[in-house]
Amino acid sequence: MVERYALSPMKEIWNQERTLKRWLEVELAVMSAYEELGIIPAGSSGSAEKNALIDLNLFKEYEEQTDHEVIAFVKMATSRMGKEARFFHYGLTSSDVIDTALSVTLVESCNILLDQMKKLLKTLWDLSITYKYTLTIGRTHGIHAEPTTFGLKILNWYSEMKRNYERLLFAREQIAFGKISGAVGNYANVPPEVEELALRKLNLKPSPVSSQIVNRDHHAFFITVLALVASAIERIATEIRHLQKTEVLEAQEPFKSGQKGSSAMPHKKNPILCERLCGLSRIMRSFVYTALENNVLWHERDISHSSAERYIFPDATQTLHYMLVKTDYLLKGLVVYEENMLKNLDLTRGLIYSQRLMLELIKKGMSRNEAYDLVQNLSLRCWQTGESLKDLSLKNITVLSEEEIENIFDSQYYIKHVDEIYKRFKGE
Ligand SMILES: O=C(O)C[C@H](Nc1ncnc2c1ncn2[C@@H]1O[C@H](COP(=O)(O)O)[C@@H](O)[C@H]1O)C(=O)O
Repeated sequence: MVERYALSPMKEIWNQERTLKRWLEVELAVMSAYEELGIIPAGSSGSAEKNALIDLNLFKEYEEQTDHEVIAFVKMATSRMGKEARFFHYGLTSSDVIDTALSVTLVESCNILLDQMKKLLKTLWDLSITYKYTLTIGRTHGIHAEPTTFGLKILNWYSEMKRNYERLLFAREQIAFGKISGAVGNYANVPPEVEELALRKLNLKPSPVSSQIVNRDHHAFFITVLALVASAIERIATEIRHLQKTEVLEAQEPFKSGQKGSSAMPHKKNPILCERLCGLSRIMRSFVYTALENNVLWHERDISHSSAERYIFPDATQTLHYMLVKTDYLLKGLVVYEENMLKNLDLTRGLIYSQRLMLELIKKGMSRNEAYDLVQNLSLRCWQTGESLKDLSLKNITVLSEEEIENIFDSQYYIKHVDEIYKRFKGE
């Protein structure tokens, strides 16, 4: 993981010592299950726990010798144990330990992400309330379309993030599977009862049918949901980048005191945080590709996924955690230029009311084609001459009264259902 984007508490859960401790927890849960079932002598797991050793240097030394990390771990952990060491890793294959511990870690990482998402949801909700009725231009294809409110734009982000929160809850369920089923997943040397008991202690469910590993579709789904959250953040960041363009200047990311925009041009305030979030989202997407490839392994397993997973799990969870924290900062400090929003609303001199004008003409009895052509012709003249659509309508349209035409060019008309839309959502 690039240290620059690694934040607490996510970064701590991925360090090597923590991983070895998790492996030990799994081994001890298995021993204690064997003990409860009367398969190994009473007291074995307690004594193993007391005498187990975690020593990174020793682990590295053994790994160097054996070139097998789980054998190195077992040698290290049991190096000070007495005879109960016989039952440590008894009937297990390496991935019983690795995969089960990995699921515990991924559940833990998911909890951190969920906490952070909750904070972000609150920030989004609050912001959407602040700007609930703030008029702004709605753009489609980057072109001025019709008036809307800035709050609605944010409520749309909130709604997507809320769906993502629910998806993440489901992803946590989907990743909370372990396996203690032996070398090819058929429980030949470790009975299913041991798995059930051990996994219960670790708050995991048994993988219904495992091979040597927990199937990688679980992990691919998890990573895909993480990338989906990242893409929602990227959408927010992209919008703000557009709104921060000099010609638009409707919103700006926070620019803290002492911050510098450009080494060459002292006047600049660049949307660097939004741009960083977009870049990180690209990286998040790349993890999905790897996670899907990891789903396709040979027979009961090969180990081609292992090296790739050393990157994607710590990096995906830490990167998304960083993105969530920074998006919260971005939105809490967002600078909004409401006066520029109003100014930009008038940029096209009333063209944004063209649909309403057309509909009012239809109501007066014109065919849709007739009304469309009339309004389009007036709009083209508006572009060419710089005259406003309202003035051109007053001069050229006879089927509507002056008052009716005045009413058409009213931005409030466009926000009359805003309250209703908000009512569908409840703030968190
Ligand atoms: O219980 C077993 O170990 C069974 C064995 N399968 C393995 N299961 C889990 N780990 C294994 C396995 N094989 C190797 N290794 C060790 O995994 C490490 C892989 O390193 P890397 O590719 O860098 O991620 C690296 O340390 C490898 O030595 C099998 O033969 O099916």
